[in-house]
Amino acid sequence: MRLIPLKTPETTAFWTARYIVNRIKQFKPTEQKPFVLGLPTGGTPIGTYQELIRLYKEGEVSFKHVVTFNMDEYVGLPAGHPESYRQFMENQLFSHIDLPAENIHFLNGNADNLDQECLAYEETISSFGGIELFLGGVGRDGHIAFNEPGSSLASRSRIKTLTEDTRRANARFFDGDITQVPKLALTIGVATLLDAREVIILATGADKSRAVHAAVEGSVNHLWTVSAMQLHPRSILVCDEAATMELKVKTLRYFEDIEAKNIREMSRYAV
Ligand SMILES: N[C@@H]1[C@@H](O)[C@H](O)[C@@H](COP(=O)(O)O)O[C@@H]1O
Repeated sequence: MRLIPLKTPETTAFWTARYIVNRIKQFKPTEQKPFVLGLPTGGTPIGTYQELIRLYKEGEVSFKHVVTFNMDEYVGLPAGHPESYRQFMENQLFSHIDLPAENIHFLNGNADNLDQECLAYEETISSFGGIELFLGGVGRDGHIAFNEPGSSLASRSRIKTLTEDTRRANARFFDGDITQVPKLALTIGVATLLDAREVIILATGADKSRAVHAAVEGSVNHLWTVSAMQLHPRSILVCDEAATMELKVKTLRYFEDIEAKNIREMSRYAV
């Protein structure tokens, strides 16, 4: 696992957006061979999305031959609800770039048969030959997508009950009212994430420092599903300074040393 320890949330966004753009360009996607990108919601990736939009507007990248799969969706929010993850993605990214509508994939939290919907999602991912790069965030209890503590590390897309902690954290998007936060969600599984050819997890802010410690220094553990990153041959955790606060000095120094070039390049952009 790589850990890129950067200074600020802005530099993590900057680094990650550039990394994604470089990957897309190296891949040289075509209509027949699109670049398959997994995407998260949450507050953390917003900066990365803004950078991706900027790079697109500057002509650095096109999303015409990119296919996206989002990680998760609430169950039961009406289509177009401002806090549905689909609407979030529309507002934060999709409506600003040239990604064709038919290339966008989401778990439908209003499907008649939710189990069937999850099975079909996994099949659609496979039909595209799997996900090239999966970007994710992390909950403060270490959950990835909605794989709450105790989720099987072999899990696939399915319905999950959200913990009180996650609902409380997400209440900030629902006027601070936890009763408005759905209790159920559809989510990709830990194994779905691990199947991607590359995984990048973003963690910013002191709130995420325990999750970062679990991911980097903890043992692989279903209570901190982010620790499953250790099982992936190509996983990258991108952190700001606050998110690394719970790491041992020795651990941090090690990663600062091996990522010195990346850190140096990004320090120019620190604000
Ligand atoms: N399902 C999402 C996760 O995918 C996200 O990583 C997490 C953290 O969100 P934030 O980035 O807002 O801290 O929130 C939700 O639970």
